[in-house]
Order: sequence, then C-alpha cells, then structure tokens
Amino acid sequence: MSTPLIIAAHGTRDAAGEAVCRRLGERVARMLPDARVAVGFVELSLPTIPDALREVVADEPAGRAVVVPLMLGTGGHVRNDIPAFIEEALESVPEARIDYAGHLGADPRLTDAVRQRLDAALGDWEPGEATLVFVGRGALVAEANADHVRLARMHYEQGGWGAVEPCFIQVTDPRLPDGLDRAYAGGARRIVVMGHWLFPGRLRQWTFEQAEAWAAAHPDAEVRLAEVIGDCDELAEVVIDRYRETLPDATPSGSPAYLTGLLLQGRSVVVVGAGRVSSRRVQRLLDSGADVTLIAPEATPGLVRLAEAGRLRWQRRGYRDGDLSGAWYALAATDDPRVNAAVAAEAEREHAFCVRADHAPGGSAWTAASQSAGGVTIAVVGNREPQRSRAVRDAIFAAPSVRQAIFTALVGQEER
Ligand SMILES: C[C@@]1(CC(=O)O)C2=NC(=C\c3[nH]c(c(CCC(=O)O)c3CC(=O)O)Cc3[nH]c(c(CC(=O)O)c3CCC(=O)O)/C=C3\N/C(=C\2)[C@@H](CCC(=O)O)[C@]3(C)CC(=O)O)/[C@H]1CCC(=O)O
Ligand SMILES: NC(=O)c1ccc[n+]([C@@H]2O[C@H](COP(=O)([O-])OP(=O)(O)OC[C@H]3O[C@@H](n4cnc5c(N)ncnc54)[C@H](O)[C@@H]3O)[C@@H](O)[C@H]2O)c1
Repeated sequence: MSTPLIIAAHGTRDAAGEAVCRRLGERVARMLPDARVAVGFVELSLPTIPDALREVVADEPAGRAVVVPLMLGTGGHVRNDIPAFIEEALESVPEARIDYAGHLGADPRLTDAVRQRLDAALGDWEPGEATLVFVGRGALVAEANADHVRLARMHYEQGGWGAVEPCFIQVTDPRLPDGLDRAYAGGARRIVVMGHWLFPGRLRQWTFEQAEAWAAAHPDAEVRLAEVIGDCDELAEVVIDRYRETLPDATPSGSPAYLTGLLLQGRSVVVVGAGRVSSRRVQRLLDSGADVTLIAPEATPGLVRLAEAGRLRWQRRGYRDGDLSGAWYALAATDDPRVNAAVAAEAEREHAFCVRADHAPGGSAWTAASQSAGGVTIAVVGNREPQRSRAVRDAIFAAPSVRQAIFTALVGQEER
C-alpha cells in the first residue's frame, strides 16, 4: 500500500455540494487503488482534517500521510488553517510523518475543465461576441486575488473572448455586480458569468442569484451562467499529481541518481516535443551517435535543419501511444504535462529510461549538466537544481588541477 492521501476540502452547508465533493474523493480513490484516500474538511462538513488524519495515521504502521489542499488559490486556508490542522493532528500522533502538498493552482487541466464549462454556457454564442465575467472567491491575501486576475487574462487570451472582467464574490473589489456593470459599460450585451469554484455550494448560489438579479435589472443584456468545475477527471488528476509530487518516496531526494555513461551509438532514442528543451538536448544525443526520432507537430528552426540534413527522423505530428516501441531512451519534453505523463508511462511499460522535462520525479532518468574534453565527460546531477549543477560543472572544468589531470593523462597516453 502507498502512503494515504487526505484531501483537505473546504466543506459546505449545501448537501448537494458536499456530495459532489465526496464523489470527487471516490474518483481519486478509484484512480489510486493502492492508497487509502479520505476527505477531511476545513469547516461546515465532517470529518475535520485532524480527525481524518488521526484515523488513517492510526492504521498505518509507518504513520505517514500526504495532505492535498483541495483549493484553487493560496488564501488563508491553504496558508494557515490546514497547516494548523496538521499540527493539531500531530499532537496526538507525534511520531507520524505528514507531508503537505501544494494547492491546485492554475494547472492546464483545470483551465481545460473551466473552458468546457464556459463552452457549455456559451451555447450558440461565439466567445468573440461575448464578455466573460469571471468571479473569484476574494481573499485577504493579495497574491491569491492577483492569481485570479491572471487566470482571467489567460482565459481572455486563450478563449478568444470579446472581453473578460475579473471580479470577486466576497472580501475584495470589484464585486460581481461591479464586474457586470463594467462589462455593460464596455458595451457587452452577451455576458457569461462563471464563479470559479470547485463545487456547488453557497458561493455558487450567491453568484447565480446576484447575476440573475443584475440581469433582471438590465433587460437589454443577456446573461448566461457557467457551471462550477465539479467532480471530473481533470480535477482528480491534479489532486493526484500534487500527492505524487509530495510523496516522501517519489522524490529521489533521499537517494542520489546512479550516474552512468550510456553508449547510445546506433540505438533508438525517441524525443517527444521539439521546443527549447529538446533543442538543447538533441545535439548531444546525436553527438553520442544515437538514432534519434523526433515527434512533435512543430519544431524549432535548429531541429528542422537537423531533420532536413537527415541527422534525425522527424515525425511531424502529436505523440501517440506506441511511439516508444524499441526505444532505449526517451525524452518527454512537450509543453503539455498530460502528454509528458503518457510518454513517461509508456517508457515505464517498455522498460526504457525516460526523462520527463516538466516534472522530473515522473521520469526515470535525469539529464546531467555535462561537458566533454580530452575524451573525458564531466557530468553533474543534483536534486532538481539545474543551475547549481551547471555551476558545479563549470567550476570543476575551470579548475586548473582538473584540466591538468585530464590533459596530463592524455599526454601520457600519446607518449606511450
Ligand atoms: C543541467 C541541465 C542539463 C540539460 O538540460 O542539458 C538540466 N536542466 C538545465 C537547464 C534548465 N532547467 C530548467 C531551466 C529553466 C529555469 C529557470 O528559468 O529558472 C533551465 C535553464 C535554461 O533552460 O536555460 C528548469 C527545469 N529543470 C527541470 C525542471 C522540472 C523539475 O525539476 O521537475 C525544470 C522546471 C520546468 C518548468 O518550469 O516547468 C528538471 C531537470 N533539469 C535537469 C537538467 C535535470 C537534472 C537537474 C539537476 O542536476 O539538478 C532535471 C531534474 C531532469 C531533466 O529534465 O533532465 C540544464 C543546464 C545545463 C547547461 O546549461 O549546460
Ligand atoms: N527540464 C528542463 O531543463 C526544463 C527547462 C525549461 C523548461 N522545462 C519544461 O519542459 C517543457 C518543455 O519546455 P520547452 O521550453 O521545450 O517548450 P516549448 O513550448 O518550446 O516546446 C514544446 C514542444 O512540444 C511540442 N508538443 C506539444 N504537444 C505535443 C504533442 N501532443 N506531441 C508531441 N509534441 C508536442 C510542441 O510542438 C513543441 O515542439 C515545459 O513543460 C517546461 O516547463 C524543462
């Protein structure tokens, strides 16, 4: 069994909202069959987070658990309340190890889920002829509010909306009626209101009520309401990612990588993604004689040139399962975490080592900061601190004693 996962949810007075939240917990549990999964609540619903923690930790011989805050932003619950609940649980189980994961954040999967809800609300409207009034919770933490405004901007640019007005339901300005007034003053007559909430509850209810009241007072404008994110695979996947990132055993921090020199001459290496990271790494793979297949719909000019010169094979398309067949080594370096995860999963099945560029613990190999000279390759691997590894490599290389060791040995060989 793996480390138990406690999902720290907000809690609600709304029975339907609580049920949706519990269904999400069940979905995560189905997707993580090896781990015990429980939901604990900050307030309004039961069990409390300390109770949920005490219960699972008591049953666990190793006394471990990971707490994932089921929260979109970094308000007071994430910063203060949930850590305090963990401390409270630890008072009765002081020998336990309870790790606290990051909040959900602006993960592309959640942005996708939001976009699906927005598309459903738009119906027969084109986004370009509509204004999105995007409602956040509002918090006392400026950063959390700023994150909401940033996300609104992302939806504006990626969704092709006529305009987007970020606003808040509580705590801070502009409030939802202000957001609607601003949209109206800007000429909007087709308005989609979305409350950026995870589950149904009072926030959703207030959003709907305020939007409907505003619409009744503005008969020349039409307002459509988008649903909350709710219980869906995208949300469950992000929860599981936060859990895995935090698992004490999943990060190799405790045990160093086993550094080896791969002899790749003539061996198949599959590189998925052809952006900045792949460009940096492919030349080195070619230098080592690897037989490189590049899979990506778009490639940097440098990689296009290598393909045109016949130095590598470029499959100009998205990754498909099966692409790693026969590969000895793979690089997952697209800008889509789902694709990188799928490449890493196929590599795992194929027993090929794979570097995952966006989330290193999700792969089985890491790229060293390396440099070759005089037939010696110096390679440094740290614990996800590439700049430090690069600096260590450069310092080693610059050291006169190192140069002397490399070149004296070389001269010695030439004389023999
Ligand atoms: C050494 C080097 C070799 C090479 O790449 O050739 C290398 N990364 C380099 C540069 C670099 N990496 C990053 C930036 C942007 C940083 C910024 O802007 O602040 C830059 C700078 C740039 O791009 O200029 C970001 C980054 N890196 C990783 C993650 C994901 C994660 O940690 O989960 C993210 C966040 C991605 C995101 O934000 O999503 C992960 C890894 N990077 C590694 C190697 C592996 C072992 C690291 C170690 O030893 O500790 C490891 C663990 C796995 C792997 O990918 O192999 C090369 C410098 C060598 C040289 O200069 O010669
Ligand atoms: N490990 C590192 O050293 C490091 C350094 C910087 C960034 N990163 C991370 O690595 C990832 C890639 O960064 P980048 O700067 O190279 O990105 P990029 O945007 O320059 O390139 C992304 C590439 O992925 C391709 N792609 C997108 N969807 C694909 C699919 N379905 N199948 C195949 N290819 C697909 C695109 O066509 C493009 O070639 C990012 O997630 C970034 O956060 C890692």
